[in-house]
Amino acid sequence: MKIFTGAQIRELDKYTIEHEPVKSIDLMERAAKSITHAITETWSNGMPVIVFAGPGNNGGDALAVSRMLAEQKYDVSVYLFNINGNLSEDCKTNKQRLIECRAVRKFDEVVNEFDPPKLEKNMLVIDGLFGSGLNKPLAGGFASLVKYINQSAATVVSIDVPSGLMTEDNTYNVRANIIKADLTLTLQNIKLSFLFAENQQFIGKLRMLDIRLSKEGMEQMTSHYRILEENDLRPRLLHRDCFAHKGDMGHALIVAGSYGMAGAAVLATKACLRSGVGKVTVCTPRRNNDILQMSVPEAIMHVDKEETFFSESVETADYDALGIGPGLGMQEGAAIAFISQVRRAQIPVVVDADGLNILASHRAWLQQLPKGIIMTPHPREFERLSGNRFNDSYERLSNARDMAEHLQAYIILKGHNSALCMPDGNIVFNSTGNAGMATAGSGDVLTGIITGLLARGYRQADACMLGMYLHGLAGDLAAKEIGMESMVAGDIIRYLPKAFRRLED
Ligand SMILES: NC(=O)C1=CN([C@@H]2O[C@H](COP(=O)(O)OP(=O)(O)OC[C@H]3O[C@@H](n4cnc5c(N)ncnc54)[C@H](O)[C@@H]3O)[C@@H](O)[C@H]2O)[C@@H](O)CC1
Ligand SMILES: [K+]
Repeated sequence: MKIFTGAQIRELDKYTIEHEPVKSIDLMERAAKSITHAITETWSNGMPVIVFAGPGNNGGDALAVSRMLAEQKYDVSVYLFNINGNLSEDCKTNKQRLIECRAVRKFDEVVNEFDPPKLEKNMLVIDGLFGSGLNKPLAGGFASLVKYINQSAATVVSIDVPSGLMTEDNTYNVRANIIKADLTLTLQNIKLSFLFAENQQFIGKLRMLDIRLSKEGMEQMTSHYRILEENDLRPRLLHRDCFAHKGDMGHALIVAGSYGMAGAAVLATKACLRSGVGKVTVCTPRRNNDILQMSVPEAIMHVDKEETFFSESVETADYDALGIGPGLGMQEGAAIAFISQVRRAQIPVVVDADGLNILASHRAWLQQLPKGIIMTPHPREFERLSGNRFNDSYERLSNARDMAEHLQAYIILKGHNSALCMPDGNIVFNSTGNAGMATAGSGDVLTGIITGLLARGYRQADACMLGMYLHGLAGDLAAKEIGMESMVAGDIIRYLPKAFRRLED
């Protein structure tokens, strides 16, 4: 599914109006009907409704919803904010329709003075102040109103966007002046800012309402942002022919572990083996040999000459992909072996964990990375890697997109909705995964999966998309059966086969 910016949504709106064709006011009526339906489905008409409508089309939606609710015998009071005497055309029409229907208990057009109504626990507030047309942070009277609503115990439903929240960039927004909704009913498509963890407090529960904007228009419009869906991945799956031999299924090399960190190597290797690859060799310091041999008997060992850290890069001619970094440690010897390994690899490479930390402390090496390299940092690892501190997820994501373009790399920013930044500037968000996966070793598992997929023959972009999707899906399947609270990284590996099956079926 594509994600459109506020400006693109306005264009799509126009395209739909011209091509369907449908009058703009009728499109608003359509949107209002589905918003009303979502509300009446959830709350009965015993609940008093207070509507706050702004001067644009978000306010127009709110006025139309007020009329529809009042006609269904809801007790509705409406406040329309027309401070500048400048309502949008459709907002004006809906104001007139609302007055004519005479069904609302109270209609107050606020031009100057505003005496806010009492908001109580059993009330439903409909926030139709601003939507995708917001062009600066809320201030003055609107900011006070937002704070007043947020402090109340009433249930809040936002139309399209919680008022005050920008659809993309909120880096310099004033967070105290954004509505904290219990439910956001967003029109047609999810907005970029809804994908960021720090904005979840504003959105509450999210529902997307299909208002039938032109499908053709959406297909034609290019977008740099996309959310991964199962249907995007199914056609990309490689199938196994019945004469397959382990030698045809790829050979992955995992370079991981230092003394005390054998577990990271175990997890990455096990996950790699579970990702369809024919063979996995793990290169680890001598002291980890017995642990690896016993915990992952399917893997081939390549034991480093050092007891406690990785010290010597491996010839990669016999391998199809390299995953390097989990539990590698940060000794200077390991750092030098790491960069030598990455530089001499003539195969696709995934770098994670200490591999990223090594790069962060030798930032000049970033320029020596091979094109097409895959890096999988979590937010703090990315901060260290980029040498920046970020105010929010949008700033971090923009920086990761720039770095991916500059280095011609694939960067997976891990987290709630992991984001894959590609060398062409496009970004794909993952749609699977859950909070139970925020546990030690979960990243090592992802590294193993992507390395396995690369060795199996997937191109970088496909391996990244499929890898993050399967990783999240395995976590979701695990959470369904064993819950999130006590989930560990090994559980993600245990559910990988079911995740593969789910995609293949
Ligand atoms: N394509 C769609 O998705 C559809 C969208 N509709 C609605 O239309 C909305 C967008 O409407 P608009 O483009 O009119 O935009 P909004 O209604 O979000 O706001 C625009 C108005 O707010 C003012 N404004 C912007 N920032 C402000 C600020 N910081 N302080 C004070 N005033 C500010 C503008 O000057 C303008 O008057 C959507 O959010 C949605 O609710 C629906 O009506 C139907 C179809
Ligand atoms: K709103």
